[in-house]
Amino acid sequence: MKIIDISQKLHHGTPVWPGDTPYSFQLNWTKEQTGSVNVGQLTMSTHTGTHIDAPYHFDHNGKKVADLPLERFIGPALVVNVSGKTSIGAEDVQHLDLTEISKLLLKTSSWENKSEFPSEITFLQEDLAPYLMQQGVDLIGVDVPSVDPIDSKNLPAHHSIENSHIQILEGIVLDEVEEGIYDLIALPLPLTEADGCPVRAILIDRT
Ligand SMILES: Nc1ccccc1C(=O)C[C@H](N)C(=O)O
Ligand SMILES: [Zn+2]
Ligand SMILES: [Zn+2]
Repeated sequence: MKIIDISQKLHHGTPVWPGDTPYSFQLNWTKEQTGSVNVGQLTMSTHTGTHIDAPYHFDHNGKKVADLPLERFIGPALVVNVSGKTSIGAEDVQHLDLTEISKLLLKTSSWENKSEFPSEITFLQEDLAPYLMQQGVDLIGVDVPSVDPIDSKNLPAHHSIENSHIQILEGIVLDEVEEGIYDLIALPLPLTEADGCPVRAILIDRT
């Protein structure tokens, strides 16, 4: 079985949303201190690196991470190259055969330098999610930190995706991934209060 890791590595310096809590790992106890083990402590924004958004992120009444059905995070995925576009709407994916596909992963290639937070990204249009819902898609993945423009406040794409009962997966790494069908696994931790959660996102190559 060939596994392709499409997760960003987490390290001090992993870029986060401007002003948001940076990623940090530190040893809380050392083996010398405990006499037996090293024990670490993690601090980070829930939107660090490759992560999922729970509807609570942008909707006070929305579901939190632990409430999301796990079926959303596992299943047949199509990786499609949509690079070179300012935004992606229904017309950009109309030619795709989505039978047997439940996850659509968009390779926008609009975040080039992954060591810095991007100032401009390819974003999703409001008509994309309703169309994909009709086609049976239940997760949209993007290789950028947001499905809306970075400076958006009303987040039309986030809301249209939630209204279409589709899961948002952000910050996947598709640079080395060929277009085609894979099986995606991108499970969040069962965080009961959280608005988002980093995930280990992998593609299983069927060939
Ligand atoms: N972490 C933030 C801090 C401040 C303002 C926005 C964000 C976001 O995360 C928004 C983005 N749409 C996201 O879901 O990743
Ligand atoms: Zn997010
Ligand atoms: Zn988001």
